[in-house]
Amino acid sequence: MTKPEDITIRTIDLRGQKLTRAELLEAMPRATMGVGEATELVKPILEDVKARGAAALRDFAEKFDHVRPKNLRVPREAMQKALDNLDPKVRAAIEESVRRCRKVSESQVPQDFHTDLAPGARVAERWIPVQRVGLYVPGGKAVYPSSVIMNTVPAQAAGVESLAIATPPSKTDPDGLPAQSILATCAILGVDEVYAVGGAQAIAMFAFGAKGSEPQDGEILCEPVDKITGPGNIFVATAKHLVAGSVGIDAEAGPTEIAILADSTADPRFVAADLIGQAEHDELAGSVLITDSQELADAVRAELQARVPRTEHAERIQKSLSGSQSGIIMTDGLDQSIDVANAYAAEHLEIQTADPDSTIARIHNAGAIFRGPFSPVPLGDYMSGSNHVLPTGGTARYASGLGVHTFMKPVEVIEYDENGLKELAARINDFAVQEDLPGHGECVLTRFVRDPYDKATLEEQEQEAGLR
Ligand SMILES: NC(=O)c1ccc[n+]([C@@H]2O[C@H](COP(=O)([O-])OP(=O)(O)OC[C@H]3O[C@@H](n4cnc5c(N)ncnc54)[C@H](O)[C@@H]3O)[C@@H](O)[C@H]2O)c1
Ligand SMILES: N[C@H](CO)Cc1c[nH]c[nH+]1
Ligand SMILES: [Zn+2]
Repeated sequence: MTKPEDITIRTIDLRGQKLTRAELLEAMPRATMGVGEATELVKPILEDVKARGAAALRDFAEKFDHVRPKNLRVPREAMQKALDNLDPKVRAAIEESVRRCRKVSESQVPQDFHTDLAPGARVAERWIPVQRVGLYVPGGKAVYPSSVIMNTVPAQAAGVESLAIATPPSKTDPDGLPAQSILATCAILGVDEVYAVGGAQAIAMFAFGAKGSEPQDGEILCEPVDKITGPGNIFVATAKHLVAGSVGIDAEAGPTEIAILADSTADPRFVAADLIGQAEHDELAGSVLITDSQELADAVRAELQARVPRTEHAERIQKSLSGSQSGIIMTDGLDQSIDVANAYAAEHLEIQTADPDSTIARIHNAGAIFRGPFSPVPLGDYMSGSNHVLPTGGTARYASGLGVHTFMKPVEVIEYDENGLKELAARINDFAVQEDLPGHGECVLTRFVRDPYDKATLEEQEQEAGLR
């Protein structure tokens, strides 16, 4: 039983300190187990799946998920059955979430466009969907049908041709099928390539493909994908980090974080509940309050002590609040609070200040920003219409959350005609010669002069052809 006195969260007191950028980044609360630390654990899993395919996937399921799935590829009938048995209240919640996410996703689809630079000289931009994607849906400590929605709906809006989902097998299912609510959500969204494979091994399967090992797998269980997206624990995030380069990834969407930038006007009950809410995900989840108000900090601490023991996952929450990745950061004022929020680069940043808009205008780094007391993170987790797959571990300094853009690539199409090229031919050649790549210039000149290799007469030829 967790008791109020067990609930500890450290204070990081930055008041009166003038920190350099490096010192400020160093002072941020981070987990002791990050991608760097997990790498040595994850590498052998990736190598084994690459070498042994489905046989390794079954062995890892047995080791980490405590079940040996009969069918690694979930039969279509299992998904329909899960949907038939779904509680109507849960189905209504899923459908509302899908509706809002789809509306936002459809409005995010970028338009093709072109720029005319001169007659016969056009550069167009085409947005092309990624062809085949692997979507990871977590399912260890909790089950995440919401992550099926957050991954799949933007991929569908982008026009992805082939999409597969991987999610851990459930140890309570005798055949090792994934959680029923996840399968039902796949059925609602019309996804029929679903694998009962979790963790780093799922990421390896998507990156390298996997050959079958049992007759029901077929010769090839899973073809490799072009890009892997989706959230997961530290093993999943590390595996994505390690395969990036062989395949695309979205962001390192690892253990959840919340930072709340609050001043004395914030309600400590809301702040405490929101810190607890995200701490519930994982012992490695981070909950951070950034404030210049000692009164608020004290009141939030008291609220945490009163609330945590009363919630179901008290023990997990107590661990994540007391971990090195959580804390109450005390600042001298709003300016320093904003500097801290930008240095921490939270996955979720709630703004609970007197004037949230002027605060938000100064935020550079966050996966998603939740404005004011009535936009709490779980609204975004489930059905605000925004996406809950977001960068963690400070990667929001350069990475962004999942969206339609994750599943599309802008490709420039160069459309010059003879006149458009002629106007630039001599200049291109001058540039190429300067770079000691005369063959480049000769490609262009050959279209307009008799003998681009005869350098003695080249200038004359260029003049004759009207290039100079
Ligand atoms: N950043 C985001 O956008 C976002 C969104 C939702 C959830 N999350 C995070 O996703 C995570 C979900 O974690 P989860 O554990 O519930 O589910 P998960 O599916 O991510 O992980 C479960 C898998 O981890 C593997 N695993 C467990 N212990 C292992 C070990 N010791 N070594 C190697 N592999 C091991 C197993 O294969 C298991 O199938 C949480 O950390 C949550 O905070 C993040
Ligand atoms: N807060 C998580 C990371 O963004 C997403 C989630 C799903 N279900 C509940 N929460
Ligand atoms: Zn959440």
